Amino acid sequence: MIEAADLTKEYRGGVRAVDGLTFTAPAGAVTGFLGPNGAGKTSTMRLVLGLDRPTAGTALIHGRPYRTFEAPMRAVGALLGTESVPGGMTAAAHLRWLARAGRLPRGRAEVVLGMVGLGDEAGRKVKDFSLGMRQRLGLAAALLGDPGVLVLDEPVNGLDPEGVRWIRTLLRRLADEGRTVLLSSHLLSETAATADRVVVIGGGRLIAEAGIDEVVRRGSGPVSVETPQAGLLARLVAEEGAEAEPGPGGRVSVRGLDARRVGELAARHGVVLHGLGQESPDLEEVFFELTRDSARHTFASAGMNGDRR
Ligand SMILES: Nc1ncnc2c1ncn2[C@@H]1O[C@H](COP(=O)(O)OP(=O)(O)OP(=O)(O)O)[C@@H](O)[C@H]1O
Repeated sequence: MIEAADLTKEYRGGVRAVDGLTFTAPAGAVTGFLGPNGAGKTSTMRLVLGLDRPTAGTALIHGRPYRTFEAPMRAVGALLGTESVPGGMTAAAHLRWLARAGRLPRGRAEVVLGMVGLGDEAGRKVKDFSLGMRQRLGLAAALLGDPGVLVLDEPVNGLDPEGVRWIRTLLRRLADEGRTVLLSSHLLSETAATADRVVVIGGGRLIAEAGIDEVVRRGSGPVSVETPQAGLLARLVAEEGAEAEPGPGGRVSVRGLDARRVGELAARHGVVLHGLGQESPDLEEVFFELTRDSARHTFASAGMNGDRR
């Protein structure tokens, strides 16, 4: 389990990247960690991993700060970017080197290469790897110590559709085994397919912490209607104070009334319906709505403080 309590990070120059943030990533679940660019996701993950010290508050893993673990690689696996892998090394040599540094059994390198689908590339130099292969290698490094907690910053970056499906299945399995998975992303649609719950932040602050179903429900999509009397239906919908947007082929998209009320309204006025259904929500729209105000704030303060890092 990961627990952040009143976690705050103010960088030199006064940027408050994380601002009194409290959330939990429980064991046995994939927790999506979401926020627009600059929301403070990476900063939070760095605090959880003991790479930076918080200005205030705490970030605990299994009730302890990361720095107090004697064998941290066995407790926590992290993927924070792939730049640090030396290109001249082979994938296997890199992982063996990491295993030695973490006092892990040498054979783990081959095991994790197999787990991430790089078994056949073990002898290839990392500089010849594609971005997607580097992501897989980074994940292999995170899994090296067979840790109970995984902290992954945008692990889907650079993966092709097959890779995206693969990582979803892998993360699901790891969570089902009882591990804690914290997974950052700036796309709700991408996270919804993998995560059980989400922690949404903006401007360093908590915006929402909820089950993914709850977040998705908040953004129920429009009702799609097919009728030969589109004009009449649109007028009736408008009279109810809702919005109707006519489309091609007698289709009307209705916002502000659910499918049942649209059906009843049509029946009351003898409007013939050829189709009626609730469209699935546009998750990025939900995300945008949730984070809109904080994004404005973040962009304003980023502008005042110049370049990042
Ligand atoms: N080392 C640093 N020094 C000063 N400011 C920093 C530093 N690292 C990050 N920031 C600032 O802190 C804020 C949060 O950045 P952070 O990288 O944590 O956000 P993020 O949610 O991970 O964004 P992205 O999705 O773009 O990676 C930004 O305003 C950024 O410019």
